[in-house]
Amino acid sequence: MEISNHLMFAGMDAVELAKKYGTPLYVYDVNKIRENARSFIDAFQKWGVPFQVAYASKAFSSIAMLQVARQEGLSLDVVSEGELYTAMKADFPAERIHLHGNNKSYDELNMAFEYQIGCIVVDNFYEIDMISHLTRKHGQKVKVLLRITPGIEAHTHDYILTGQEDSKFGFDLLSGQAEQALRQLIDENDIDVIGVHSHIGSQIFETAGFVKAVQKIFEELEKWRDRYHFTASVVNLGGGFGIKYTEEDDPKPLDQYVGALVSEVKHQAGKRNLPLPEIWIEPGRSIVGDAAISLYTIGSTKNIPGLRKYVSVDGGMNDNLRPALYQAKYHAVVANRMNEPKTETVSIAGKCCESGDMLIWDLDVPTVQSGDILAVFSTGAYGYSMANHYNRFPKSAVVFIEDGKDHLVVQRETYKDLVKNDLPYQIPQTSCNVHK
Ligand SMILES: Cc1ncc(COP(=O)(O)O)c(C=O)c1O
Ligand SMILES: N[C@@H](CCCC[NH3+])C(=O)O
Repeated sequence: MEISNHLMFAGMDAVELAKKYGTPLYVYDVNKIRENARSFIDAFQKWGVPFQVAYASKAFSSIAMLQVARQEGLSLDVVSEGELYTAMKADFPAERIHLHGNNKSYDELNMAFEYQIGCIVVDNFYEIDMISHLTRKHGQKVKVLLRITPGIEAHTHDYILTGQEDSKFGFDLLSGQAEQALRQLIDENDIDVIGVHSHIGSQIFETAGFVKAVQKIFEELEKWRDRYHFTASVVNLGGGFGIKYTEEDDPKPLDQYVGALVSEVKHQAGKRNLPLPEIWIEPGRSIVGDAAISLYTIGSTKNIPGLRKYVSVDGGMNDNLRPALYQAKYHAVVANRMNEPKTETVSIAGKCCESGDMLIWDLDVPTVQSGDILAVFSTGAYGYSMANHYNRFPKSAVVFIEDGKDHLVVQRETYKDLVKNDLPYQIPQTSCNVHK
């Protein structure tokens, strides 16, 4: 029997998928998305505590993705009108949507009122005034969570840290701004502060930072009960659970993050004689990150003897910004040479006009040729969602695979799409004849 030299992904031949849909291409294993979602939900159910798992749609938002999230019983975290609009297009139940953002506009908040979404995560004083105005305008009560920055520095890249005192997100505990915001909110008749929110950062492996955040939150909740008779019926602990990109990464199984959070919440609530709140989390990366690969076609190579061999692919920082932005590391294989010995170490370059557009440094591969297919693993989170049009490359297509069938769920952009908002310039008469 011939042994295939091709990468199989979600039971399908990756090289055939590249041929069928073209490259660059994101391919998602829908069963893996479901499995990740269920790991969180099952873990909470085992603990028997009230909970919500809200998928952070910033990690990857598309109508198809949100249909799967809905079907798996997830709630949804959105951070913009665009993400909210996508959710509504996917018929996501409004009451299970939570709106985030450190600079929500009046229009965004208004849209949240119009759709009557589940809750708004309040981030700053400017927003409180707008929400207050909107409750009167719509004659509508609104549920909010108070986003606090607990003063925790988790171990991750500086750009994806969010729980430290010096952060653009949320109300700081240390300076007393969080307490001031709470006082302001509970004075409003139509604003129902259902609880608090904290998100300490992203791609975090250790549970210690989350546990510390829970402790800080409950210290504060105890004070707020004594001072204002405030009870949090929800404590949202954000997302940020790390995943494996390369051999260097050692994330915990998802249920262990849940276990660490739930046991600390129970401990803190018991110790301080506070009622056990509903525990909400907002994972993005850990639901979709390891559920996708990106397929590229290899084009040019440049060998600098004794120094480095650059192998260029037909995508790059336009479809995966993470290496350029955070020096994020990825692993990849040559999808049509799976059984060939690795003979050389090369660096994978993107095709954007930037020296920093490198997808992977020093990857061991078989001898490659133009036309080979490179498969980069774990690109399901913050790949498509952070894709951009730099150098006017159209955005890639997205394919879902489930039960041995492939489904195109986001079409590849065309050149027409790229210029569809461009308008011709009516050159003023005064400028005519200048460069004839
Ligand atoms: C408020 C908030 N919630 C949830 C997430 C999702 O994080 P992750 O994708 O790391 O789970 C983020 C992103 O870091 C965030 O800022
Ligand atoms: N976009 C980031 C993390 C998300 C930050 C959201 N607060 C990444 O790719 O790792």
